[in-house]
Amino acid sequence: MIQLNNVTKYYPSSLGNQYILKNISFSFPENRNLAILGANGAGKSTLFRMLAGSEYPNSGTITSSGSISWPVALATGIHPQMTGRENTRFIGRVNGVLDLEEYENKVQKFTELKHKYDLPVRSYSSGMRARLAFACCIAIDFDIYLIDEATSVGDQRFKKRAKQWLIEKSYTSNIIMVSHDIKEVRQFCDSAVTIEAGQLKFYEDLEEAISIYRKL
Ligand SMILES: Nc1ncnc2c1ncn2[C@@H]1O[C@H](COP(=O)(O)OP(=O)(O)OP(=O)(O)O)[C@@H](O)[C@H]1O
Repeated sequence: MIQLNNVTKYYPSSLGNQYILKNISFSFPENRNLAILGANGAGKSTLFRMLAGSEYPNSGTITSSGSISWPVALATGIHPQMTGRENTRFIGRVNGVLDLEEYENKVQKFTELKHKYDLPVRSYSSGMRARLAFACCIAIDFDIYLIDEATSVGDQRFKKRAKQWLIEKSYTSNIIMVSHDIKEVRQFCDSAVTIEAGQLKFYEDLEEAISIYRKL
C-alpha cells in the first residue's frame, strides 16, 4: 500500500508558493488499478513524479509496502556506451533481479532487437532505445507499475504489443496511471483517485470518477 503522510508539495513562484498538496495524508487502496484524474494543472504529474521517487515532497513522507516501477515509458538511465544487454544486466542488478540471464533473455525477446541487443545503445534509433527501456521495466515483477505514456513507445506494432503487455500486467500486479485519454484509462483502470484543489479522493467506481473529472 502507498501511504502519503502529511505531504506538502509546492513550487515557489513570483506569485508566492503554488501548492499542489498541503498537509495531506492519504492511503492509495491496494489491489486496484488506479487512474489519477484531475483538471489541467491540478498536480497529477507532480503526484506521479513523487510516487516514482523522482521528486520529493517539501515535507511529509511517501511510503510503500510494495515495489513500485519507474514510469514505464521513461528512457532515461540507459547508458549509451553500454550495449542493450549490458544496460539490462545493470538495471537488473540495481533492481535486485535474481536470475539475470533469464531477465536478459526476456528483455531481448520483448525488444525484438535481435543481434543489435549486443551493440552499444548509442547506435540505436530513439524507438529502439525506448523499446529497451520499456522492456527492462516490464520484465521485472513489480507490485505496482506507473504508466504515464503507455502508448508512446516505439512504432505502431510495438505500441500495440506494449499495451497488451501492460493490460496483462494489470491482471497480476497493479497499475497507477496518469492519462487524459479516457479510452485508455478505461482499458487499464477500475478505480480512480481525483486531485482537485490540493485534495485527493478515492473513487471505487471509475465511471463515477470520470463523470466528476469531466465536470472539473
Ligand atoms: N517544475 C516546476 N516548477 C514550477 N511549477 C511547476 C513545476 N511543475 C509543475 N508546476 C506547476 O504545478 C502545477 C501542477 O502541475 P502538474 O504538471 O503536476 O499538473 P497536471 O495536473 O499534471 O497538469 P496537466 O493536466 O496539464 O498535465 C501547475 O500549476 C504547474 O504550473
